[in-house]
Amino acid sequence: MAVNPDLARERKQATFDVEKLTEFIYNGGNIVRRRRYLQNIIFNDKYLSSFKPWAYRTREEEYEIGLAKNVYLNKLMNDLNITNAYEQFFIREAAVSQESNPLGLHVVMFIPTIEKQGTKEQVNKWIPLAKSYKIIGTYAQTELGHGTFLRGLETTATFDPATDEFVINCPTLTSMKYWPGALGKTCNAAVTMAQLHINGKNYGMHAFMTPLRDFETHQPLPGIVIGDIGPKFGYGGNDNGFLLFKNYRIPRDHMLMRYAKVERDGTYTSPPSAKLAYAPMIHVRSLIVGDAARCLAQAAVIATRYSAVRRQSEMKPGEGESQVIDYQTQQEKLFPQIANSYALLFVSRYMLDTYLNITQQIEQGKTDELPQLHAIASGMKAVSSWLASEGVDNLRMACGGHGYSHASGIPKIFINLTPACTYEGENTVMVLQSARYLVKCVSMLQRGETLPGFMTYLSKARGSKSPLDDRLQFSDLVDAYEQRAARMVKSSAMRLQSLIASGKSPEVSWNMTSVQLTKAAMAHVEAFIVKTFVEVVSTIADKNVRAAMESLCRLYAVHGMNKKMGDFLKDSYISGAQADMLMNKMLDLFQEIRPNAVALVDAYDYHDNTLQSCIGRYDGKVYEALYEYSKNSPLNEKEVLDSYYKLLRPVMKGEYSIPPVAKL
Ligand SMILES: Cc1cc2nc3c(=O)[nH]c(=O)nc-3n(C[C@H](O)[C@H](O)[C@H](O)COP(=O)(O)OP(=O)(O)OC[C@H]3O[C@@H](n4cnc5c(N)ncnc54)[C@H](O)[C@@H]3O)c2cc1C
Repeated sequence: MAVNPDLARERKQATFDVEKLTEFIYNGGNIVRRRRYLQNIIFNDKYLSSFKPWAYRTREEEYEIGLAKNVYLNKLMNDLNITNAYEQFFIREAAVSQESNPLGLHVVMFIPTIEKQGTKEQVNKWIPLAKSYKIIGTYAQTELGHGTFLRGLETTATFDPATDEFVINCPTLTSMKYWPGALGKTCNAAVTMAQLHINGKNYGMHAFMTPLRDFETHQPLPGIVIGDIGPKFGYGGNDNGFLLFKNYRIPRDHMLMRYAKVERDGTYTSPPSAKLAYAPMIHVRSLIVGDAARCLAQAAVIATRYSAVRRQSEMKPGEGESQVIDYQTQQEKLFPQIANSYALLFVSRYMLDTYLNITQQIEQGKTDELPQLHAIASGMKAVSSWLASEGVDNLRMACGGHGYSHASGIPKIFINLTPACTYEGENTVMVLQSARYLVKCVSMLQRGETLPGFMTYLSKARGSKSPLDDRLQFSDLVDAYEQRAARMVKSSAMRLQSLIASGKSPEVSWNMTSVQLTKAAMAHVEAFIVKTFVEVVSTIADKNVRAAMESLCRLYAVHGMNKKMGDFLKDSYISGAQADMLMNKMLDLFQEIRPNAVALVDAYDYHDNTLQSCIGRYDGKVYEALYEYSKNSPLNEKEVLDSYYKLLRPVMKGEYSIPPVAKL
């Protein structure tokens, strides 16, 4: 393949073997080869490549094509007997990159919720139907009036002992379910969250399996009002929906009763531990972190390759135009984002592994580890989606004008990624959830109790000055982050405690500390990321790959410190002189990383068909691709459009009159 000479030179100057890093990213050469094999099947598939490009689809087409592709993929994976979750992910990554999937929530939320919260009988009854797509479900929790505040949700499920049924009802406009994915037109069922009422007593939120549409005709069932909520910022392929229950009846055995139970006579048994609800959340949140990493990585590939190809202005007059990647300010836009993408990737992998390890313990009723992990998962979900959203948009702007075009592929990544700041727990609320646990840990410390796992950093004895010097030792970087987090966590807990001591209620005191608490919780998460990044990099066997990743890991830590230097300076643990050193070292790291920039993003091994970017192509033929993209704009199908005759020409001729509305 003929490659743009700048990109070819970039690849030659890398100090490590890209393939070895790719193998590390994907957990081994066998998986890399299998991923390529599977993705090639997709790239060569005639049906999947027959659709018009995403940017030219109407909302209705986006939905229908999303459905067509995903129905096809399900059959293909079935035919090829691809059951492994990673392999299924590789297929989707290739086939529907950054396109929303109307059948996604069915797999990610509906099936797992029934599997985890249903009794054996319920699982045996519904899961085979769900897996064969006879039942297609969603997860209906959020309402028009409430999302975050679960106790504020108004949909009720009232037990009727006379008929042994629950009556599901939305008593107000605001209690209408609103936002659930695939609810609008795709689903015929939902796991619905509703307030359980028995004999006039409210037992709180519980999950109910609610059929919504006739399994044959797909018509809404009596008592169900349902539809699509309309166009959104993105997610056109997903029919997020609204749903009203009007005295809708389901049999008692449709409540998911693995933990909480309602007997025939209305006797209620509460679940053994509220902590059990954490496990599925941890799983979904670690997937969100992985998704944030993937989106940021894809945008970084595009912007870095483009910055190596793009030449603009002369750094030294007469020496020809420079690659924009050589401007230090451009490096500041690109390299920290490459570092962030790797940091998030490694943390998501760690979280998923930890979740899988503790799943067995949970099954045996051991839930000690859950609060700590839940706190980190909530905070990580927020920090990762914020970091990646901000990063992707910065990378878009780093591509100048072309970044704004859908031809770059970056806007599509952004609109697909950024809802992750809101769904599955609004980010600020998530960070505050994490803070609640941290405050508890401070109280434990005050009572002289031992803190679990990673939390021990809160009680670690340190000198008054950081030993960090220009060698940027990893242990010193981790220590600086931990000290900053410990100080911020403790000082926000102190403020909270002193407000309570002054006579304010805990709730008011909490609100009066919440800005500080969010910053403390984010500092906690950032310390966790640095620590995990360092640990993962130390496991890389190949010394050249490890050296390149060590530079990136240092940049992650140093850039983060420079960005929030005030936090680190506040207690003088880091001195002014160390702060100056860190700025200089960050600029040195840019130079160290510069020869490897393209190789570091190439290692992600994203195929051009996945990136769908004219400017992030592997061969660097950016301008040819942009011209081709523009020629194919539907507006160019005719040389002179009808609108010219209807609107422009009359103006030009001084004959303009307002055209009839219906004809516009
Ligand atoms: C693309 C997309 C897909 C979705 N899919 C689903 C789905 O499949 N199923 C489903 O049930 N829902 C779904 N949702 C809804 C989503 O889960 C909620 O929007 C989300 O939980 C946030 O809740 P909210 O909209 O009520 O925001 P609000 O809670 O109303 O947030 C508004 C503001 O108030 C602040 N705020 C709220 N409470 C507090 C507090 N206690 N302390 C401090 N600040 C606070 C928030 O930080 C935010 O700034 C989806 C949403 C989107 C955008």
